[in-house]
Amino acid sequence: MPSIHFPEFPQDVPTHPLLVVDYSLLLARDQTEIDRLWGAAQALGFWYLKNHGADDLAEGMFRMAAETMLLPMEEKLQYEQGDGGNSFGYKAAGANAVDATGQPDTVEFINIAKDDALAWPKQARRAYPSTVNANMPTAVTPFMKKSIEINNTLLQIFNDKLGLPHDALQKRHTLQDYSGSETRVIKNPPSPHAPLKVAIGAHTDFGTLSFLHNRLGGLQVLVPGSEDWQYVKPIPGHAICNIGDALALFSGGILRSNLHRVVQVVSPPPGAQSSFERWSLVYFTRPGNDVQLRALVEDSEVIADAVKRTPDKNFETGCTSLEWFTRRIKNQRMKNRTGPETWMNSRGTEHKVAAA
Ligand SMILES: O=C(O)CCC(=O)C(=O)O
Ligand SMILES: [Fe+2]
Repeated sequence: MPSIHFPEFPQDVPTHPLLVVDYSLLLARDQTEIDRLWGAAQALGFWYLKNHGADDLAEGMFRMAAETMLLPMEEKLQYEQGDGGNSFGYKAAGANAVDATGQPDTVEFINIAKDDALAWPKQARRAYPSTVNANMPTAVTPFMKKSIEINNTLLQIFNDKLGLPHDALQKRHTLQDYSGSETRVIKNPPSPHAPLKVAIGAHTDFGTLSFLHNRLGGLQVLVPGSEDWQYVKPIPGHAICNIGDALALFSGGILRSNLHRVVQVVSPPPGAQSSFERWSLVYFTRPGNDVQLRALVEDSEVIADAVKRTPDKNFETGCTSLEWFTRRIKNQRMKNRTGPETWMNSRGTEHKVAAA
């Protein structure tokens, strides 16, 4: 990552505190820590994770991404994700909408498929820029393997808490099955003088679990019951984890896939952080392509009860993970935009019109 010394997150900007979960205690199956995680996953669906051991690997990913973003645009565009709803590859700034009016996003990112990182040096899903290839065995694959290990630990805990049979969630997220699982590094340019600018529009994550590393502020969550966006402050050594639509659906709404977005940190006078490039890194665990997205009511009484208690919510999407994922990505793309309906077609489980 080019910038090392960032200014502090401004003192005068209110933030939403997330619960800090200690990964080493989860590994030891500490019941109190498991219960704290369970509480956070239901209330907001976001929490900090410390002692995860992935920080050095994350640095390697930021270095890889800095090299990638410096490639000539012509080269990056050869690896563009395209307009068909595929996520893997490069996305240029402005290629996605951030709201129903069709404002363009400001971030560029590179998405690398879990299937390619694990198949390396064979190609499973698609080709990548030279900088990704050069860093695959030393940085990308090790980061992904570590992230998968961490997310699998969380999944096992959720599996048991949801009263599911032993491998119900695991078998929907195998290493072998092709899926939308991927890692993403995001670069957002500085814009110190602009009014609040939305870098990534309000969304819920498409998949199961997201493991996020950011250094500068900008991430905001829409806290349930509130109409105001609140910043989540980056804390060194703390990843931010959150639940996506697939797990909200599998769990019959017990686990929450919460709306979030990324903006420039603005605090008058211009927040010092807004003069810096913002880099962030995510590993997204998503179900296998053919997995049906629906509440696992036959497998768990806890889930069946939860679904019964919320008859106003629909947990039967009637589609596979791949279909869900493709629809959401495709309809974010500016090139596919016909009007506000395109944005609405890109929405997930928690979307309300007022939150757009
Ligand atoms: O950059 C961030 O802090 C969050 C990114 C994000 O929400 C996403 O890529 O889905
Ligand atoms: Fe997200």
